[in-house]
Amino acid sequence: MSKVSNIMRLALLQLKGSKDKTVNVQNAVSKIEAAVREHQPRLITLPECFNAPYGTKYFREYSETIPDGYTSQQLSNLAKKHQVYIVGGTIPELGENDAIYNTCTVWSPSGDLIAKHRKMHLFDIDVKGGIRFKESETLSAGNDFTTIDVDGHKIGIGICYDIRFEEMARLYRNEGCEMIIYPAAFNMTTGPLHWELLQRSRANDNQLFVVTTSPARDPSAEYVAYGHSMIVDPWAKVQKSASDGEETVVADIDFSLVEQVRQQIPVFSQRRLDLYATARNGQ
Ligand SMILES: O=C(O)CCC(=O)C(=O)O
Repeated sequence: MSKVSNIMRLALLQLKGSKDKTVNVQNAVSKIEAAVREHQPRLITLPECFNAPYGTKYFREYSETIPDGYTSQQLSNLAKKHQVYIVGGTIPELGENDAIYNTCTVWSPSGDLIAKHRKMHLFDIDVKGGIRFKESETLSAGNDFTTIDVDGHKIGIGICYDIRFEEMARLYRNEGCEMIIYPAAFNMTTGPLHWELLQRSRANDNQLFVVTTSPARDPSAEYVAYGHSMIVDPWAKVQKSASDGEETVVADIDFSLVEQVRQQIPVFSQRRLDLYATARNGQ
């Protein structure tokens, strides 16, 4: 598709979560309605696991099939009603053979499901004195890369822990992406250390926009999300970020920055692939 415009308005909805799925989804619905009314965005993003508490013991209970489940239907209706793209954060998905995935759905302005990304790298870590989490206790990993086209701009989709794997972001850049969107829920151990660093690293390495959307921080929750949903531009500069509470971040993306950076610092054409691809680069 040819580029309709180089400017695209985004609204990132950093939402409060709870143990009540209907309340969570209806909160997303009302925040989407408000963002449309007040800001007319072209694309709206939601947080990771926005309709459920984030925890391995909850994923199965809250899981839904896609696209006929309750949450999917709400997002589809809203996208169509307001003629917007919705990158629907993630929800626990009930997939084939009873497997559960952490899945991002993307809805077009006609209400169609145009992409479904299942988290590829499961969040299994054990930081002594910090946080232990093992998504693989209940989730299966997705095996597919996901890109969408919005008004001629190619956008890659990843989910939270996926951001740590620079190979994935590189692959999206090589496929022509100008932005990567990661619904995400970092925590109070890795968030302060790595949240901004990883986003600026992926943006800098690949000279594209990086967009994250986190749940709001709730200190009384079992899993305390870091917040600070963010847009980083292709110069690796933080264009806009949220604090830690419930908040809507609105920004106009100028995609011409992508070409500007790539021309002025042309690292991709300067890479010495002839040298890297040697036995010394083996794992
Ligand atoms: O990578 C991290 O530190 C956090 C990842 C995470 O919270 C997730 O994948 O849900």
